[in-house]
Amino acid sequence: MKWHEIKIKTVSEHVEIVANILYDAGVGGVVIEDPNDINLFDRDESSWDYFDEEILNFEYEGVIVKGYLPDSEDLHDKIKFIKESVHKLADDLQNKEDEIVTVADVYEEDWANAWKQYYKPKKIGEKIVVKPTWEEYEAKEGEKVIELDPGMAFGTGTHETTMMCIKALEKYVKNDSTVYDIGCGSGILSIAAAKLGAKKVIGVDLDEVAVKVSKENVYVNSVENVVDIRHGNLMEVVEGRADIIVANIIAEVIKILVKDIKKFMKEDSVFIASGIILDKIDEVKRELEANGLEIISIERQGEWAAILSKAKVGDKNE
Ligand SMILES: C[S@@+](CC[C@H](N)C(=O)[O-])C[C@H]1O[C@@H](n2cnc3c(N)ncnc32)[C@H](O)[C@@H]1O
Repeated sequence: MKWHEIKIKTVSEHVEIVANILYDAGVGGVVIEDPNDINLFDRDESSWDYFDEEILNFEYEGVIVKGYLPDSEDLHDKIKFIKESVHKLADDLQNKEDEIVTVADVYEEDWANAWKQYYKPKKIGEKIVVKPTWEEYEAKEGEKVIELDPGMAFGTGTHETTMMCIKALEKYVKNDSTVYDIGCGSGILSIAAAKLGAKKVIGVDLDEVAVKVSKENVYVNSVENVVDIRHGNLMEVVEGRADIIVANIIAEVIKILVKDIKKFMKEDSVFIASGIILDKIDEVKRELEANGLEIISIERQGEWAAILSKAKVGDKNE
C-alpha cells in the first residue's frame, strides 16, 4: 500500500502543536526525531551495531516530526491543511526556514520497519530494561525486562515522557498496588507496573491500534493475569479506585482528565501526569490544584515534564 510521509522540520517549542496539526489531519501516530535527545539517539557509538552519520549531522538543525497518511481522495486537502497550518506557525519565527513541510511517497513496509535499526535494549531507572522483541539481551541481577514491539503505537520507552513515568512507577508501585494506565499506547507502562509487582493493572487507549498492540505485548510478557487492556476514552471504561494512576498524554488532555481524577483515587493514591511540554507546567499544575490535588514533585527531562500529585490531606475524595 502506498503512503505519504509528511515530514515537518520544526523548532522544539512547536513540536506539540505540529504533532497536533498532524493528528488533526488524520495521521494515526507521529514520530518525533529530536537529535538533541541523547536517549533517542544514543551518542555512545560503542553501544551501536549501526550508526547513521546523517543523524549526527542533523544535530543543531531542529526537530523532525513525521506522520503518515494513506493514499486517498482527500489527501491533497489534508496536505494543504498541514502546510497552511505549519506556515501560519512559522510566521512567529524569525527564521521561517526553521519550519518546513516535505512530503514523500513511501511504502508501508519501508516506514513500518525503518525505525527498528535505532531501537536497542535500554535500561530505564533502577530496574526496568526495555528490550525490542527481536533483540538479544541477558538480564543482569535485579533487572526486570520488558519485551516490546511497539508496532504503530506510541511507547518504545525511548521518549522522555515514558521514561519519567517508568521511574515514578519504580518508586511507587508496591506488591498490592492497583494501577490505571491512561493512554497505554504500546502497553509499556502497564507491563512495567505488572513487572514491578502490581496486583492489578488496567490500561486504556482511545486508539484501536494501540489496544491491539498493548494486548499483544501483555501476552508476550506473560502478564495477562495482571494487566487488562481496554478500549475507551480516558477513565470511561474503568471503575473503582487505583493506588496509582499514570497518564502520559499531552497537557490539553491531562487538563480534561484531571477534572474527574479524584473519583478514581484513594486518600494516598498518586497521580503521575506526563507528556507535559515545559511551557505548560503551570497550566497543568493550576488545574491539578483547582481539582483538589497536591503536587508531590515536578520531574523534568529534555523539553518535557511529569507532575506527580496526590489528593490534598483532609480533602475528601468525591
Ligand atoms: C504519548 S502516548 C503514551 C503511550 C505510553 N503510555 C507511553 O508512556 O509511552 C499517548 C497515548 O494516549 C492515547 N490517548 C490520547 N487521548 C486519549 C484519550 N482521550 N483517552 C485514552 N487514550 C488517549 C493515544 O492514543 C496514545 O496511545
